[in-house]
Amino acid sequence: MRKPIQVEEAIDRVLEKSYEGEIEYVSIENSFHRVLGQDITATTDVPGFDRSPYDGYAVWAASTEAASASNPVVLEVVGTQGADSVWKESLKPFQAVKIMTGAAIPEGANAVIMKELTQEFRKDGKTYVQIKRKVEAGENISRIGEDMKKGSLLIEKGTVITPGISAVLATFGYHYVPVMKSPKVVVIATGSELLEVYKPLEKGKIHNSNTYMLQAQIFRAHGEPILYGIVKDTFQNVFQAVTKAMQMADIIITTGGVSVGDFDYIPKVYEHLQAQVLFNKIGMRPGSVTSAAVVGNKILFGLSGNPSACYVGFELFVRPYIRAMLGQKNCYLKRARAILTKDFLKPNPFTRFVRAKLSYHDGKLVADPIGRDKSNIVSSLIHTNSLIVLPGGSRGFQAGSEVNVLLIEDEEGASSWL
Ligand SMILES: Nc1nc2c(c(=O)[nH]1)N[C@H]1C(S)=C(S)[C@@H](COP(=O)(O)OP(=O)(O)OC[C@H]3O[C@@H](n4cnc5c(N)ncnc54)[C@H](O)[C@@H]3O)O[C@H]1N2
Ligand code: MOO
Ligand SMILES: [Mg+2]
Repeated sequence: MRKPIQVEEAIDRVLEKSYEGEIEYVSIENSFHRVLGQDITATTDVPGFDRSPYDGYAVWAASTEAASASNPVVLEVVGTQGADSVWKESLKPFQAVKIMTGAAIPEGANAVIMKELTQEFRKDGKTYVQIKRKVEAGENISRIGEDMKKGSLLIEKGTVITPGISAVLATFGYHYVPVMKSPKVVVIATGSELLEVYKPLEKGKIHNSNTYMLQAQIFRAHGEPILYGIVKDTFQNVFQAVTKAMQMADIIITTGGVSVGDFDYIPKVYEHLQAQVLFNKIGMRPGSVTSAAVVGNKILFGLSGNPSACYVGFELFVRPYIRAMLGQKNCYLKRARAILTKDFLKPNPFTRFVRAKLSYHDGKLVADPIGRDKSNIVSSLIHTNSLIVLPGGSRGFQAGSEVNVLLIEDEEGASSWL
């Protein structure tokens, strides 16, 4: 007899067995969407020097004190400050240096006036600029460190690298970026009814779809999928496959063969491996037979063969484990409150996870249950981006009620269950 446990308890048992993986260095070109392996702190001030945000003239502000439209002041332009032409002298009162956006403020200057507010002219072989408005000291200067201060913590370890993070890494000259090694996750599809995707259908057989669904889920979770392929339903085959897979990966997923049928060998395989079974029944739908076990530092997830149950089992239990291996603090799925769009009147003895599409409607988050809510259904996964959580023991839910929803496309996660 299998004793069901609660979903939260099952996730916690899995997380208790998790450990943090190692880091590796990848070139910045290959680091997008990887998970940062270290906190990133500013190694320098950015900008590293006071600089001009505009094309214009660097001046000593007091020189413009008397400037107005009727009484413009005229300053002598004594040099040009660009990226390649550095003006090395010190500016004196009533002088100006022509300056380009991003160039360092020359010594002696304490303000910049935009080019559009000035007029340059030449007289007696010298260049002058006419200014019709007073500039304040400090005006139009991007200060050293105003963007990022040396030593400040910018990005936490475990964060997924976004385009903005790539910019920060390059700003600090990271040619190689410390990232977490992607946990290796092997997928074994069990079932004598399964056909390779490239084979034509035969009566009573089906294409192996779980392998590719899981591969994509592993990618989404920042793991490295290894596809073991299909294994026929004999104890020897399944046992051998699982044993081999344990040499290939940190995490071993099987789909199918986990229930109580004559050809469901996963429970027996765990027994023969003398694995510590963490659970083999959960008070939830779909995926009540979802199992997990550990042998040494390898974890085995026995996901249901039914596609929707397999999908949900991965997101609820495998994903948090991968997150923990990636050094992420928020291992649980992120949740939101949303308005249910349709009646869901089936009474629920167990917690039910309804595949749903979450979206904004008139500024409100709404959760739309998708298609047939059966565990053997594939089509409901097409638009799934979230799971509505309907607690067990309820009489059903009416359209318009507020429900908890777990976000699947999210990268941030949460530090606790619902
Ligand atoms: N007497 C009972 N029968 C069942 C129970 C139960 O408690 N008592 N639980 C049911 C529940 S709930 C589920 S879910 C399934 C779980 O079945 P298994 O995990 O043992 O999976 P299989 O029997 O191998 O296959 C189930 C179903 O899924 C299809 N399948 C399997 N692998 C794939 C794949 N790679 N790609 C696509 N589809 C796959 C398979 O053909 C079956 O149709 O057990 C219930 N029964
Ligand atoms: O609980 Mo089974 O896993 O879907 O129907
Ligand atoms: Mg079965």
